[in-house]
Amino acid sequence: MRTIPFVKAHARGNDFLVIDEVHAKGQHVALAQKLCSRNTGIGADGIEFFERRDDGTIFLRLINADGSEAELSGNGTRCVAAWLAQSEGLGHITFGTHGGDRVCKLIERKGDEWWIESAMGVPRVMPRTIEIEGVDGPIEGAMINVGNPHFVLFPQNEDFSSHGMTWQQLGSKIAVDPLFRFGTNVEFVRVLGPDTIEFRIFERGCGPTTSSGTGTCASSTAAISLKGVERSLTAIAQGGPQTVVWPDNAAQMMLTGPAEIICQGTVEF
Ligand SMILES: N[C@@H](CCC[C@H](N)C(=O)O)C(=O)O
Repeated sequence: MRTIPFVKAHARGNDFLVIDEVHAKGQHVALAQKLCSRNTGIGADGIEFFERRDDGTIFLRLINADGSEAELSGNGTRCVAAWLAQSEGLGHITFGTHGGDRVCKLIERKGDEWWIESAMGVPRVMPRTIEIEGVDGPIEGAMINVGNPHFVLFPQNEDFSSHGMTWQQLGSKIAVDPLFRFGTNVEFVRVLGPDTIEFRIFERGCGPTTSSGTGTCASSTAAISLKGVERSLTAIAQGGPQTVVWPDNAAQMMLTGPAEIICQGTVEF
């Protein structure tokens, strides 16, 4: 048994444990499966392992709750930025991730919330109609890459159901279909107005969640590219809104939202 320090943070309810890489000792998967469990662990959607590099940057490895590794998380990155703002007074941080560099800038503190703008890279869009085993009929949408993979669809129904299934049921099928070699995150998007979308998220590696940074970017990319939504928009998930600005297709997408530190402590592992 050893004692591992952790921080728990969330961004619109999408919650993460933050642990220094020096404590992982190669046990990233086991740590994520144990500590992220809602009933038998601390509970989280994933763990951000951070490693301080000699050049002053910080490298983040994200392990989802089920132990699978993701290229990056938008909200997870912001949670680490919030922690470093709170604990070390840092206001501008470049993070390396397996999905590319992400730069976070502190905008302001409002009570317990740290408001942060993140440069999320240049999204790539591929409109696609897909067929999924066990789903009746083709599904129109888009494969979006924002450092990690997403499939975005536009359900007609107000409750986000589609193809005779709840969004949770349909998401669970799309996320693991062999069509997506490395699995995919799935977002269900409804356009509420010229600059507002609402969406639901079924995440690779943790299932339904209340918010997602990359999911916000993927949903916004699809809404801008395929539905003519404005390039400066509000994207509302169950956990609350975040704002997105995408000046043009070749530019980085800028994501702004809050993150809050919930607690810190140690855990025996
Ligand atoms: N919620 C995150 C995304 C986390 C990674 C995702 N589960 C994956 O496997 O790609 C976000 O805020 O971006």
